[in-house]
Amino acid sequence: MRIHEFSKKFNMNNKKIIEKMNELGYETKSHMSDIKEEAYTLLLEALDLDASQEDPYWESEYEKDHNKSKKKKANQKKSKNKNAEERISNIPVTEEIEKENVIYFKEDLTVGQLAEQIEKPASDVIKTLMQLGIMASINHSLDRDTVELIGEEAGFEVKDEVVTDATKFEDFVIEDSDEDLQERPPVVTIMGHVDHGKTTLLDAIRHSRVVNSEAGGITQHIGAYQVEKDGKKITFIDTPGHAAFTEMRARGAKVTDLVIIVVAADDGVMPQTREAIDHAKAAECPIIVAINKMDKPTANPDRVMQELTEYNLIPEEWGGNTVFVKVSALKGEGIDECLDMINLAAEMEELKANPKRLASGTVVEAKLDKGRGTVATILVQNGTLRIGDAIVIGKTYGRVRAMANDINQEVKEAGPSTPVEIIGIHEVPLAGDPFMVFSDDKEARKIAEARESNVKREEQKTTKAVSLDDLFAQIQEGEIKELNLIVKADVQGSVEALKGALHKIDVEGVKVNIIRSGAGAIAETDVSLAAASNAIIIGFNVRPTGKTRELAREEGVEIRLHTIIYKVTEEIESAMKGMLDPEFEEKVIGQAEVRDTFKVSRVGTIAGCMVIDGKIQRNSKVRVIREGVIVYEGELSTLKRFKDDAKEVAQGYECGLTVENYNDLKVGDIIEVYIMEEIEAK
Ligand SMILES: Nc1nc2c(ncn2[C@@H]2O[C@H](COP(=O)(O)OP(=O)(O)OP(=O)(O)O)[C@@H](O)[C@H]2O)c(=O)[nH]1
Repeated sequence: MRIHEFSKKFNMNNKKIIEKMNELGYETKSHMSDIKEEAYTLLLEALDLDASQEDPYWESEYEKDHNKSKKKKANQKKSKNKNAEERISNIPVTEEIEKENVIYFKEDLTVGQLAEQIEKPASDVIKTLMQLGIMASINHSLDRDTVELIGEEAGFEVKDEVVTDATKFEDFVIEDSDEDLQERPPVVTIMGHVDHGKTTLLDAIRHSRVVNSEAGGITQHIGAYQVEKDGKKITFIDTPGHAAFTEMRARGAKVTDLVIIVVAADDGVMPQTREAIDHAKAAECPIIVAINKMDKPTANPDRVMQELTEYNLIPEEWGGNTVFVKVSALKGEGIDECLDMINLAAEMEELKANPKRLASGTVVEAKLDKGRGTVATILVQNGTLRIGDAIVIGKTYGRVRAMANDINQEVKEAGPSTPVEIIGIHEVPLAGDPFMVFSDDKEARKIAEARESNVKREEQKTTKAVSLDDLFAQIQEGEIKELNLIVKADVQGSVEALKGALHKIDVEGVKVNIIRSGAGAIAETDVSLAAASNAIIIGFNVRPTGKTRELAREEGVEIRLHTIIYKVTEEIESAMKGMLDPEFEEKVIGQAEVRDTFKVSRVGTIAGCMVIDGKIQRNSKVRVIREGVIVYEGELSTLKRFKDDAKEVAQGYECGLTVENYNDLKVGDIIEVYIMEEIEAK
């Protein structure tokens, strides 16, 4: 019997059973694990159950205990957090609101305001002040020391008033008390390699069981949809592939709870499968693997499973804890099981939200519609969205005039994890923009305007990439606790050596996290993963292609290139410790492509080149790059235009060159020319 079956039988939670199994010494991690006969008996004993029991005594006792501590926690939280809606509607608001015995100090706190806080007449405070030798009127403002003296007298503690800026509602986390939290549907994204069947699977799922499809709705593409299985809803993001997923993450949005990686059984793990796995792992999303195209005679699911073990995605039957489902999206086979697995995985995640508060969430997609104005699909992540709500989305705002679900039915409200298409906002927001409902129009407008005016700052903040130069500052400010790195090298051996060396870096409070590694040139996909995960790319004996470099510049992704392992670790470690102080920086000044080669006995190999970028300059350093990999590094020996020596040759012109001590130049090689420039002391 599997754990989830056991939990169903005894009406228990999978997690508790797994915990108990672990206590009993079984290494069980997943609800899919088998409970062997001996373990079953031990488990019954440990849980004080007998096989015929349906509603076990242990469960209720456990729950009682559990609930007791939950309630206690909730009460503690309650006293700390003002009611969410109240807080949102009073902006700026004061954080901590334990009424008794705390004075909230702010600049310009007057005698009158202080008296109010300690619930005494102002005249009493004035009298106390006189005793302290301070003559003050009711409107007199007080400094912190004086307030502390009065606080001491009156038995009050002084704390600084914390003003929360609602324009930054991405950071505006309001904790819900446990008793308000209710289970919410999981939000699922499907990713995988081209043509492995993402779209077909999304369609198969949608057509198999659209919520209320019998009510006559016609499915429409709004960017997300919901289905129901065994009374439980599941929300799917309807843009297959990781482009949308990455874009949203790069904007700071966390929408997806679970990722399904689709792998075609007849094709196996392909480059985009690996990318999808990297993205899901970097986002810390649990993964379910759907082996698709099982109907094909050439289907070989074992091979897929074998290949995925390399990424630590190991099926239960092989002792791992990744859920695999075999499907044929085309024939609609295995879809039910796939949905069951999603529901089980979601149960493990204990996804909850508070439907009782004002809604907040993320834009999935948005467009300008000729007839209806701005139309946005938004995913409610917490709270309930209602028609008429005043809403701030990204930098724009509006009032929800109408809402429709994914089968084009008008709805009046939408709870957690529900995607809806709304109209009534002024401008078109971007996918990944956060939204939040406020208590009235005026306030929404005020906040949207404030957000608009600090748009630059906000944007810088959400897209702020990590750079080695300010890494230390970011560590110090507590902005970074993990340094995400992508490691690309010429051969797998170097990759492993680098990974080993980087993992050894030990700087207090910061963990090095390698989110992708591999042999080969630095590609655009590496840059987009880095942008989404705030990672730095390390290239070891490899280069980015021209386009990749451009993308990295646009995205603000830092690429560090090295040829010596200890230099890599030294650099990262120094940056983490705030000791990065390079005196020289390499500056690439141009690139030339080898179009022809000539062997001249006394000179060696002369390359006939076309300067394709920047300029080539005499006395500079060069790298010879072949298919993205550095094959040689050294000095430029001679540079000629026709027969004459040249000082420099600009882009678009031909030249002849030789590289010192290197005669193996080949047609198609890229000669990268760089100089070392002294960096101004900071
Ligand atoms: N035999 C078989 N073919 C399938 C199955 N699922 C998808 N296909 C076919 O595989 C091809 C690609 O399917 P898509 O769903 O478009 O794949 P995708 O992953 O969305 O592809 P991109 O959108 O290009 O990334 C189509 O011709 C589908 O009909 C399946 O279960 N069995």
